[in-house]
Amino acid sequence: MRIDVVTIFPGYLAPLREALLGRAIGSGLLDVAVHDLRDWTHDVHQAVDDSPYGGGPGMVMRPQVWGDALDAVLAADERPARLVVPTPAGRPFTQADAHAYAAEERLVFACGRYEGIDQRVVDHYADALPVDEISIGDYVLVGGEVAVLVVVEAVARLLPGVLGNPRSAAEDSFSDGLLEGPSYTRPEVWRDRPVPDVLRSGNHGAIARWRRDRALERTVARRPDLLAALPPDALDKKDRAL
Ligand SMILES: Oc1ccccc1-c1ccno1
Repeated sequence: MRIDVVTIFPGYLAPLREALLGRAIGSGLLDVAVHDLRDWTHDVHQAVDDSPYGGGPGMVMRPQVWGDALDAVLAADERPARLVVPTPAGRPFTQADAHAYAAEERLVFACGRYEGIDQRVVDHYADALPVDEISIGDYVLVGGEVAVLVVVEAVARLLPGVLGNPRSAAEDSFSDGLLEGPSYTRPEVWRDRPVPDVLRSGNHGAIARWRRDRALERTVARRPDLLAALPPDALDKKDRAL
């Protein structure tokens, strides 16, 4: 997979080259290119934004600069790409999206700042390739770079060979529609708090049931919306008895 990121702060994307993602890049599982949007400005001030039509606070990122940048970046590789634009007004990014993006040959991320990117940029490219405006949560950031770090990590960890143990991704939170339950490791007792006995019993059936029950309890308590979204046959009789 190739990932391109266009931003006015390339340094914000440096963490992509650390740890797990850095190893994925080093081993050729992932190819990441970060581009400075200002490379496509032509004025002495390297202006990337301007005042909003209709008035209002803040500045809007100029379509000409983004058009020149995205034309150049998209033309740099013949693989079909999906353009992803993080924005607080976007559709919520989910684990299902991460799996879908992990199947793409190429992702191009446009990092907006200020009041966002002139809408005509998204409208223009949507005529030529898939374009997603996505949000990573109901809060407002200063720019899209942090959202790109989140999305790239969620996607890259699903690529074959990136995670040491492929079972980790298969047993993620959300993989069965529920939140993951609690986890424990040594010591057996820590500050007078013991590990639940069942986890040390060696009874794999009881352990699986206990873990499922804890995942259901946590999902009911923290994310009832996930339960409501489950398909009718997702919960068995024991689940419903909880
Ligand atoms: O708040 C933002 C500002 C710019 C680009 C993206 C965001 C955002 C907020 C939540 N998800 O994305």
